[in-house]
Amino acid sequence: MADVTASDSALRRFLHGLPGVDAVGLQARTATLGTRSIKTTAKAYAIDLAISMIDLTTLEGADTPGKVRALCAKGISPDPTDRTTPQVAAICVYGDMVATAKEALTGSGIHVAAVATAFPSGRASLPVKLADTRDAVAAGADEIDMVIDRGAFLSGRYLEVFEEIRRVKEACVREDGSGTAAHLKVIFETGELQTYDNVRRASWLAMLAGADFIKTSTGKVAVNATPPVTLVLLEAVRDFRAAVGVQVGVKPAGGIRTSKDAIKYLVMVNETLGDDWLSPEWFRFGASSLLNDLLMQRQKLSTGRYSGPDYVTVD
Ligand SMILES: O=C[C@H](O)COP(=O)(O)O
Repeated sequence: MADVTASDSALRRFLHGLPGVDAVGLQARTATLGTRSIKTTAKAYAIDLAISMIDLTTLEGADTPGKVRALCAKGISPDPTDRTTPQVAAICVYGDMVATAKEALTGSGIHVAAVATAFPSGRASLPVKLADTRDAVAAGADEIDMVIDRGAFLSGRYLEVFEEIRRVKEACVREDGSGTAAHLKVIFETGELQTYDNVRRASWLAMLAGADFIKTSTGKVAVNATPPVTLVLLEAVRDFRAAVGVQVGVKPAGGIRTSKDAIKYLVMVNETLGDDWLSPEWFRFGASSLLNDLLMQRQKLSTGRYSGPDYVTVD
């Protein structure tokens, strides 16, 4: 593929030359996928897979080290009465909580993800955003969830957004001489991008700039992850791999609360991308309370009855 990022105009031409999203077809496809019936064994498998794909999240101004430690304990052992329950993929926190989470997760293999770049608004200067990123990486973050500047994107300043992502990706490299880097997830805040075409453009823009994952939402606006928007992301990573040979992960986030919804998303991944993306390495759910419902459904499958929500709710 030619270098479409060489200039503002080349990038604009490329992004506006992407095929338009057929909104009606997109919504019809997600509605059909949502009606697939999942049998009991497949459901048990899907529930465990969904648990293993969760970025268990707390992003509140009132977060405390105690709350983050409790969340980490829950991520390591989601159901202490059933040791066969998988652990989650990552704990997602604000940057100042990274060290606390890192310590609480020692030896577990669970990653620490930190939101950065003036989350959730994305409104700060580039030096502040880079410092925010470096700070979280230095504290031990394995993954950085950056949010794009929607104002710049919606004004058509694509190269500026591209450069910002590229610079944040550079800031993900650890300065300890190891040469390793935190994985970069790029959040679009799709609820503010107005059209599916914009979501497709943002996806390609972020992938061209080096995103390891593309992510729908912060969880902080009125409209967060939806199946149609997530399908746009899934199609984008499929097409990007076909064109460029690089595989990028997908993370729907915000408002995903039920097992039923999580399973619909997994069906969508399976039918759009197949096995290659069906692992925590390539697909995540950003969610604060989904885990509780997955645990309740898991217990229902193994015991035939529901435990009360109090049994699983510690967050
Ligand atoms: O990235 C994750 C979201 O902030 C979590 O949103 P939620 O609280 O709606 O699950």
